[in-house]
Amino acid sequence: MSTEEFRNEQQFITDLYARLDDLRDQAEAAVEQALRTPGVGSSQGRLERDVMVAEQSGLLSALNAGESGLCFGRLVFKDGRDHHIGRLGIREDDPNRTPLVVDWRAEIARPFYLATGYEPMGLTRRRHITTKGREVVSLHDEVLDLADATRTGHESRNADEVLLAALDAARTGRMHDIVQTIQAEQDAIIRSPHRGVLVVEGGPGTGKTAVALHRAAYLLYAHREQLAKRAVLIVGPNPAFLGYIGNVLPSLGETGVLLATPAELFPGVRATGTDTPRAAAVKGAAGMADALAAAVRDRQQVPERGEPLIVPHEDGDLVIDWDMALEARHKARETFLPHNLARPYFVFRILDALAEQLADRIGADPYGGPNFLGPDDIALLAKGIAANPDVHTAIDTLWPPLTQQGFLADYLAEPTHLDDEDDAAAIRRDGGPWTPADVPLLDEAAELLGEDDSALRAAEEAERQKQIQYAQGVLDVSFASRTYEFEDKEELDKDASEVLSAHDIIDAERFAERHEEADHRTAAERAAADRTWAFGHIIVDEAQELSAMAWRLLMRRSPSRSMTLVGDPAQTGDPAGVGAWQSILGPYVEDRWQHVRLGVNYRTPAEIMAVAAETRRAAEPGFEPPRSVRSTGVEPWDRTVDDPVKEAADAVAAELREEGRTAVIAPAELHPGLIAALPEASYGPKPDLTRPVVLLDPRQAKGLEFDTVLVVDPDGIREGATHGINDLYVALTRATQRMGVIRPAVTPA
Ligand SMILES: Nc1ncnc2c1ncn2[C@@H]1O[C@H](COP(=O)(O)OP(=O)(O)OP(=O)(O)O)[C@@H](O)[C@H]1O
Repeated sequence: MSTEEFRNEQQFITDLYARLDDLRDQAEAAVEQALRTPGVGSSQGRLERDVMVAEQSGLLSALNAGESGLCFGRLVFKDGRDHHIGRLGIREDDPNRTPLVVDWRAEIARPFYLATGYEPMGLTRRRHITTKGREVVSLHDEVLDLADATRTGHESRNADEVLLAALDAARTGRMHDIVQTIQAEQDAIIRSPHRGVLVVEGGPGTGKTAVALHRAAYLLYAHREQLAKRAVLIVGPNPAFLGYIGNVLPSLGETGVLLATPAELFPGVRATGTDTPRAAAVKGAAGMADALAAAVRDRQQVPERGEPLIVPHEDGDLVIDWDMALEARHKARETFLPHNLARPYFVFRILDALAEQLADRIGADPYGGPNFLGPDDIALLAKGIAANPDVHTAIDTLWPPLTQQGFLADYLAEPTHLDDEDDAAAIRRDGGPWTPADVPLLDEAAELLGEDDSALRAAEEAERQKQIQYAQGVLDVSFASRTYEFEDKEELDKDASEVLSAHDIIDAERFAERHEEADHRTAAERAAADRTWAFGHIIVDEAQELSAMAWRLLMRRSPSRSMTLVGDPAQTGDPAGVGAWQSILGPYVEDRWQHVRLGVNYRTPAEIMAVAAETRRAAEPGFEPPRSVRSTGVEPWDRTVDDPVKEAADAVAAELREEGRTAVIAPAELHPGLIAALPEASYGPKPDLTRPVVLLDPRQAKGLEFDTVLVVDPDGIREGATHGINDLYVALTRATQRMGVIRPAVTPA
């Protein structure tokens, strides 16, 4: 081993960290300096200060992210170029700003992931640098130009050595980035130039989640300008999963991302309730959109023929009959506006018709001549009718203003327009918290109803007028003080006409605008609070789990249809999950979407995958799992026992002696017994995955991985749900090292 080579690399890394420290100090000082700037005076000054704080804080967190594994590679090109590759790009403090280390996302870094002996991409050598803190631990060189006889002493016999070491490492309960070992098939997806919908499919452990997250980081790098403004949304199946992947993007220096489950995408609603599988399936089905639309139309009523609404009025009864209401409803519906926005058209039409009715009655010439009332009299009558609260109460019974939550609660209390009576019974609800399956329905209701914000806009306009008046006062004062100040100065007379004051360059309206409170939240924070936010890019993990109604919600958040969807239909668990991609995407993008597949399993060793595949084949004989990249020589075990809880407790006790994390995956019915027997286990809706032992039901295990997995009562898992075989397949593919299957000798009661 060449120690000189090693020493040189260590020196480079030491210098690089010194530069990182400098940059960090500068960014820290800039943040402090900006925070100390009082930002008084104009709101422009405050805004500039806040932008500065945000920019420097973002830079600081990116620099902090570089602390671990800052530089992990080096490319030596035939033409003499020599680049270090790292988590972020860092430049020398010289006039040319010479790159010290190149960001892994830069085009020049690509051969690090793609070059092979057959296709060296101009490289003679590729080096993997493994560091611990700021110390270089090892170097692995791959010679790509066989004609080059130079040897460093660090040549690697196994090109996959670094990858296998990463895959073999004990799990921590948090997902890590894979920038050091992205594989070629993954790189192609991460950097795919496709702007529309990209579907990434692959079996368990093929790196779908990892690829999706790195694609987000890549897009933020390549299209920073657009995406920083519009933010990226990452949708995952449950909070535990989001917690598991939550560190990956920050570790890559990226923070402009909102992570959410579909149930969290209706601001102001926390969906804490649960549905039966049948209810979730009915609520998620596409037909629900038509049912809700029809239910909204049902709220737009007309009186029965011959049974008009009578409103007593000082000038005589007002009559709203079938004809009048039908015509008004037709006019309102003709606008194709949502219910609440079309409502004013209905209201005005009725008010007009009532004014006409009254005028005809009061001003009628008994001898058949023209009406006695002039336009002013009729206007006065109309005003009187419009001010009559009883008239509005009557109109409200025909076309009521509706709130999203009120409408949906009413609908679910008495569901209508469903083909099957049993479906209606399944979703009938009498109060209680909203469920995740209700969230897309609330969103649908919001679209169907629209928000009549005319009152809000009127209030805003009144406030704006007040601000303008106030600003006018401020400007008047400044004009007065200007005269006063300049009177003291001798040169006043000759120069005053050339001095610009606020008064000369700005009118009251613009002055008021400048004093409006600016919104300094990040794009991701604003997006989280805004139902109508259009994201720059959306990534959906476990996309096969989303119902048709959830897709409608997501597509509304992505008018540009710039999306990456990752999933595996063989792992679908949700009863409302949609099967084929074309049926999901067809209604939105027809066939303009791209489909790519990942075929290598990086997580599950071959021995465990064989068991998982065999189990699946019992139901699906031709099933082919992804190929495992490694085998550990450790066979999974399978025991049938009288007391599965005790067996699980004993197996966990044995595992606790090893490094890493263990998951016990069991049907929810067995959890009370297991909780009692496993005092060290974390469990519940959002278990702490960093603890040594975690107890999960199969759905919660989705997307996660552990060193050891114990699957308790596999037959119970398979029989326990609509897609039970998929749930069992998920459970059997979560281990990176060891797996045990525990079967009860007697089926649990
Ligand atoms: N190129 C890589 N280098 C190192 N580790 C990798 C690589 N690709 C994937 N992995 C690791 O393999 C494991 C599985 O990846 P990931 O969770 O992304 O797979 P997945 O396809 O989403 O799986 P599932 O569908 O089962 O949830 C993770 O630990 C991930 O870090």
